[in-house]
Amino acid sequence: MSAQPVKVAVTGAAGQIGYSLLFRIASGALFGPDTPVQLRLLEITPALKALEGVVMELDDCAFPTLAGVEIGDDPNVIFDGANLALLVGARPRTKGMERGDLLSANGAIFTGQGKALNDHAADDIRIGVTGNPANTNALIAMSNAPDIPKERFSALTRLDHNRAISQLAAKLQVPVTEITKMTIWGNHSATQYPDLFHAEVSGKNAAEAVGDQDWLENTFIPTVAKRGAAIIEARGSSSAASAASATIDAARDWLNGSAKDDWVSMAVVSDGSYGVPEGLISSFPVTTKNGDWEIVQGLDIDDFSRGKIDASVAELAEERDAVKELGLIS
Ligand SMILES: NC(=O)C1=CN([C@@H]2O[C@H](COP(=O)(O)OP(=O)(O)OC[C@H]3O[C@@H](n4cnc5c(N)ncnc54)[C@H](O)[C@@H]3O)[C@@H](O)[C@H]2O)C=CC1
Ligand SMILES: O=C([O-])CC(=O)C(=O)O
Repeated sequence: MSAQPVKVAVTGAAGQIGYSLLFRIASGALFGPDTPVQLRLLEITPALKALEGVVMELDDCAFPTLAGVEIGDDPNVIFDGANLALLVGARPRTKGMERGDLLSANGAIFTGQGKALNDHAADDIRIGVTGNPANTNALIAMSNAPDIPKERFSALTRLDHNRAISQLAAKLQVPVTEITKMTIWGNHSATQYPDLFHAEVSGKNAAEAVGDQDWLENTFIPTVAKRGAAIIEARGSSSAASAASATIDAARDWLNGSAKDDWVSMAVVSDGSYGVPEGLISSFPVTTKNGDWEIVQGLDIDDFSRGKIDASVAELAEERDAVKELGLIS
């Protein structure tokens, strides 16, 4: 095992997602069995006692890869030297809310955390935002961390990506491993666009394999886009284990690289690709390598896809304007 542990900061560590995420990271799901990990866990003061209980459970697992745990309520301390920060801590929505309704409740969390990352994280920091509304929270953190390259921030649309793969695999009765080149465009919200026109099933075009535009438009897209609400309806609280799993998938692929002949969906800062205004944090198809990502270029976007992407991007622009109005970004 290498001597230097990777320092992973997780916020909202005593929450639902944290309860699944921490154990996966500590057991080596992110960095493998040969890399020790130090967990640095941030919570609000009233949740520190509960977090102490979670740490007792982490201790009780005797994970060979867990090289230590630090907990606290000060982001300046917890983010110190962090190589990876997973920003999960934020209020989840409840029945009847859209994720955008959380902007004013959660947005402010990400100004202070952006500043603390800017001042204390390690030079190689990568930041993944899971807390909702994830894209705009990532925009807030990025805007408050001027010394960290913008490419180091991403928001989680991997759960949507995984949901889209799973729905398509079930429809075509194939294993999920046969599905590649899935894309989620836009916002992690009900306007997101899961795109089957560039996805492949056993190397063949997925939309053609489905051959059913009605299913694609009226079943597939809304099922994926509204899956979070369906889980809240069924479980009484928002998705947690699947969100933790997607958070791991996203960070692992970002750091280790996406598979050959495939890509992943990540919400990253736009460079204007596909007509998405520069500076918005929008989901794109990306390839990754060694902690860097590149937007897949050259995909043909037909009128149907154009309309869907534009609608989701318009919502992102509205969210950006709203947080500007709230003074969370300049
Ligand atoms: N992007 C995605 O795909 C998904 C995002 N989410 C979002 O993830 C977030 C967390 O979800 P859960 O774990 O279920 O919520 P939860 O309520 O169980 O846990 C959130 C934790 O964050 C903590 N927290 C609040 N403010 C904080 C701060 N300033 N610093 C550090 N910690 C803070 C709370 O004390 C709480 O323990 C929610 O915003 C939820 O909507 C959930 C599922 C999927
Ligand atoms: O829907 C929610 O509020 C939680 C979430 O982001 C998801 O499950 O995708």
